[in-house]
Amino acid sequence: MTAKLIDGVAIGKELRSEINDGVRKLLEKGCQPGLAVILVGNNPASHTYVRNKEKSSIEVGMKSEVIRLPEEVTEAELLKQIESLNADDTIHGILVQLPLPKHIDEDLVIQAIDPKKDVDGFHPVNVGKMLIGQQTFLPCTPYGIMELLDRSGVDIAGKHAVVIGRSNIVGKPMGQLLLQKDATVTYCHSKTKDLSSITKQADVIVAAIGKSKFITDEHIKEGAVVIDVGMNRDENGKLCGDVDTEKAKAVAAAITPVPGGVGPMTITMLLKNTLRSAEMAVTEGRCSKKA
Ligand SMILES: Nc1nc(=O)c2c([nH]1)NC[C@@H]1CN(c3ccc(C(=O)N[C@@H](CCC(=O)O)C(=O)O)cc3)C=[N+]21
Repeated sequence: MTAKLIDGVAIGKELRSEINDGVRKLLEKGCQPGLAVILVGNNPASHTYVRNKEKSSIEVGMKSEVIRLPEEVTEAELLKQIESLNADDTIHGILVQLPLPKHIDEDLVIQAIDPKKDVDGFHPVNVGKMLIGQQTFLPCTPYGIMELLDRSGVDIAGKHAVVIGRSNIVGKPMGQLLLQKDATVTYCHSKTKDLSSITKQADVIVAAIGKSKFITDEHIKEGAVVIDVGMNRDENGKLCGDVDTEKAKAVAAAITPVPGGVGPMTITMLLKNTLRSAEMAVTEGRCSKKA
């Protein structure tokens, strides 16, 4: 078998064109969706991601505001920035790029964001809503993966999905979203014993481990769907995932590449959440006329 590649660039593009339609409808009502991104410090990878977010939001017709703060910014100053964005009627989505410098309490910062503008879906109120299946902002990476599966015709109901990784932003919510679509979900993590004996039972594998090319053909059942959330550099400095794609291709039915798989969907779902936030603001009469 040679696996079909699930094209996150193409699916993301299709979705962003739908988002652009939504933005145009709001513009006719006098509201331009606005996304604010706060970037603290000089992490070069973060700068690249933030530039991509800025570019994509402008492409779909949104207002983009990037606030760059120095590494030494105090927690109090950062919280003040968030307060002012919470009160700003031209801003519908607020994202604070993680990780933050060590002297800043990430939990405190996330909790300072108005849940109605938390387009990352990281606020505890939104995490709780997600867990009980209420309408809310879903975290962008797992949300994007659900869209990828759906738009590639992968049916989840009754399937065994194995999620490797248990972070608050990817692994944990990923398992919940799969469960809501009636998958049988197993979580694996760094303390899991005999990983491959579990992953070999999976119809769908989501790898969010953070180790280059960790998952190989040895971990994969013939015909499984493999989703690679990894963003690593290999020994030559080249971007690579958590899955050894070349080896995995020989057994999997479908696989997401890195780059060009999950990453572009993450940004797309951020825009989708921002659009929805602006739509709710219009309904509630909270959107300022566009400048
Ligand atoms: N509050 C917050 N929200 C985030 O969503 C968030 C964050 N902090 N911190 C960092 C991670 C990482 N992240 C990525 C998004 C897109 C790509 C992406 O588009 N990747 C391209 C490749 C990009 C390249 O070439 O470097 C791809 O996979 O094709 C990657 C990584 C969002 N994050």
